[in-house]
Amino acid sequence: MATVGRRVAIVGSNRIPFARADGPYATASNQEMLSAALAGLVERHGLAGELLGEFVAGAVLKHSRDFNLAREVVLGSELDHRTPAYDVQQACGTGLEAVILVANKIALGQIDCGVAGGVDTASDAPLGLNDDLRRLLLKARRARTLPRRLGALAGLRPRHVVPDIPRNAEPRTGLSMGEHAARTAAEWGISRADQDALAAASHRRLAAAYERGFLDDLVTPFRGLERDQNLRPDSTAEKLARLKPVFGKGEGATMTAGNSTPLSDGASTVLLASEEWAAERGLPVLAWFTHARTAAVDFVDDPDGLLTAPVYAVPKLLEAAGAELGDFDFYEIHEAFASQVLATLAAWEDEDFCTRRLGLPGPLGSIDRDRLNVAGSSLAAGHPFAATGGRIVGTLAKLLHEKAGGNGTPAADGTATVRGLISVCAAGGQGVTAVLER
Ligand SMILES: CC(=O)CC(=O)SCCNC(=O)CCNC(=O)[C@H](O)C(C)(C)COP(=O)(O)OP(=O)(O)OC[C@H]1O[C@@H](n2cnc3c(N)ncnc32)[C@H](O)[C@@H]1OP(=O)(O)O
Repeated sequence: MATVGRRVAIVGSNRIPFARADGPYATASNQEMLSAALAGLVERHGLAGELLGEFVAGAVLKHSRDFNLAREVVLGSELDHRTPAYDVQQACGTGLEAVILVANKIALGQIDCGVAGGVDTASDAPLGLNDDLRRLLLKARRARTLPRRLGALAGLRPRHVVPDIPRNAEPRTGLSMGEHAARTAAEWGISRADQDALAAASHRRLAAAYERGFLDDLVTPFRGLERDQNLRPDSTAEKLARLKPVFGKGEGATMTAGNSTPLSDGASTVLLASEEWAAERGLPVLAWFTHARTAAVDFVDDPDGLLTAPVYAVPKLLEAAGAELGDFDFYEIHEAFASQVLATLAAWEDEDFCTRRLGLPGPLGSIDRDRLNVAGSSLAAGHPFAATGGRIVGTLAKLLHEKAGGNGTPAADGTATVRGLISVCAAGGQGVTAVLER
């Protein structure tokens, strides 16, 4: 199937280093972090005063003051303040979904350029008033006379002080993401050793990426942080094997703090444009955004695991892109949990699953592990939910640009096109996937 509309260029990306929750960004708001990531992008690409087509961004955890977050960030930026902006939210798929929305509008000619962004703070999660207190305060506010207002407030009881704390749990099952992932890990027989090896590789590869200057473009220092705080270059599989399981039950519990993402804070942004817009400003194209597909699973009534929707989205993506699973130079599979990545790969290799559940004639295929998350991923970098998509798109665009030999030169190995596949699982049983080319 051909790509619809104009070619969409990824021109650049930027992010602040990601922090562990309750660390250096504990008092940073979503607006402050997203503003910093956008300011870095504006500075690097000379966008001050530019009227962009749109700024699309989101956060999973939002305070009520963040109701118009993206627009507030534009108003606090050096962009032309007439740049329209709006918020999106698709759990951990938010950042990638924002990229897709901007890309689609550029492809259709509705805008010529735009920025997609994402931010989250697990430190400064919004606490709500409990329902009873909220109703009581609303009743008091509606009261027309002082005695009536005082009468309403006289209903205040100690139980009203208990706040409504957001939980990292699925509303329909009450289970946390980790507990859901542990079930899937057990179903697919994902071993502790394989999970720890994947986590160690993520740290090793992210550390190597820093060493070779691949991440020199981050906005640093931000609140004193120069690198992703969660990164532990000395995090070997042997050290990880000593950690106690935190999700799952009994002997079969394999998921630890080391092979799960940490609760994190951070923000990222991606600049997308039409070929002409980028050329007019002399901005090099890092990669082309070519295809995207989403899927969702019914994890409540069906046997599918909560975080397995990318398993279903990727076959649709491959069909759209006219590609086989093994055709890609890079695979960026968001490491929500090591077990989630490994269960995804296991499903694609399993003939019975692929024929029965995906309706394919055989297994979808395997991927070369040396091409998977080659610059590290969420286990090492951390996972501020809505900021992860932008981190991944930015990473892959840079990898493709690098592999293609940099701007204007032919690909190092003589091939015409280098391609990368992105897969992000999201709460609610959703998956967002995309292809970038260069
Ligand atoms: C949301 C979506 O839409 C989709 C998704 O992405 S799903 C994923 C969403 N994310 C989550 O659910 C977050 C899950 N993570 C958590 O809840 C928590 O981080 C956790 C429960 C896993 C761990 O929390 P914690 O216990 O506070 O971790 P932490 O104290 O940092 O680490 C525990 C121990 O492991 C050690 N450790 C952690 N990582 C390590 C590593 N890489 N190497 C070696 N040791 C490590 C720590 O040093 C610590 O050791 P001590 O006890 O000796 O100090």
